[in-house]
Amino acid sequence: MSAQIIDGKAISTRIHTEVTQQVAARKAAGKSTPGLATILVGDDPASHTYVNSKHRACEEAGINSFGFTLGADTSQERLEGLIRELNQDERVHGILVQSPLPKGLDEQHALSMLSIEKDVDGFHPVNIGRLAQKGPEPLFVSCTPAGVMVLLNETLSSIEGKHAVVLGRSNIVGMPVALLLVRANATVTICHSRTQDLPAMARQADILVAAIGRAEMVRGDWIKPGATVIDVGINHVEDSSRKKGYRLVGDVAFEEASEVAGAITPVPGGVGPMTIAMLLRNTLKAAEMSDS
Ligand SMILES: Nc1nc2c(c(=O)[nH]1)N[C@@H](CN(C=O)c1ccc(C(=O)N[C@@H](CCC(=O)O)C(=O)O)cc1)CN2
Repeated sequence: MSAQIIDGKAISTRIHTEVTQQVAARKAAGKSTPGLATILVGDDPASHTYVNSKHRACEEAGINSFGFTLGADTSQERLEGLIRELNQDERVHGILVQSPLPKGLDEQHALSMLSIEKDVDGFHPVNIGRLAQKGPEPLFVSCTPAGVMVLLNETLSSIEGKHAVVLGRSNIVGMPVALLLVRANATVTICHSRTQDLPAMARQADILVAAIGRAEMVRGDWIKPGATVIDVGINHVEDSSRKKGYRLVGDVAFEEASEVAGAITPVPGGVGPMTIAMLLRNTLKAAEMSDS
């Protein structure tokens, strides 16, 4: 193995510490305690785990958190009614709707009901739209894409002029990452399920971002020697030798890719931990914006 391992766990821990110090400083200055409201609908076990982790991280950082758990049969009206209430609640600076929502609920419509000043996940159509154009900046950038950019900036001396290939075009990751890379003056290619000869496209990348949701699809021979590889995938693969019965792997075949890449994120411990670190940072920013 020759690649530098990009340690998302260590970088996210540093960000947690920075946020914790800044929250303590604002409380000492008599300012409001940042508050995050989470909305979790349904029974998806992974979503419950992620939301619990968000509350734990808030507690450790001195941020108030308010959890709202709704049944899988919740109506669109009930969900949007709650969002309207939280938009008005002065204790709440940031609101997030855990994704995915159960089938039958219109996630995009629900997200469009969020106050953009409280959209700490950066999923409101206005915040996403602002990423795509010159003019007013987005108030918040979604957490995983923002985390990807932090990892790249920590690893590379410059992104400008590099050829970045993004595998995947989801609203949550692929599209916003591609837009952020364009803003950082990379030359960006977005690939998706209809792209022809994916390996050949990937091999052109100085920066390869894999966000396709297919376990270990990106092989070692897809990677340009020396490239920086950011693996956003979190896939559960059956493994009877583990206590849990599964192990986590990314979208990239890590061992093979490490032989070729210049730098690479592991799974777990790469992009994943950055998501919650960026959420804390966004929640603090939301509180700071409400000061003025
Ligand atoms: N409203 C949102 N929904 C979802 C988001 C989001 O940012 N906002 N992202 C994902 C899930 N997610 C947070 O919500 C998340 C995913 C992964 C991790 C993480 O730390 N992963 C670890 C492994 C954890 C494990 O052992 O299972 C890692 O990769 O090292 C944190 C948060 C979808 N929904």
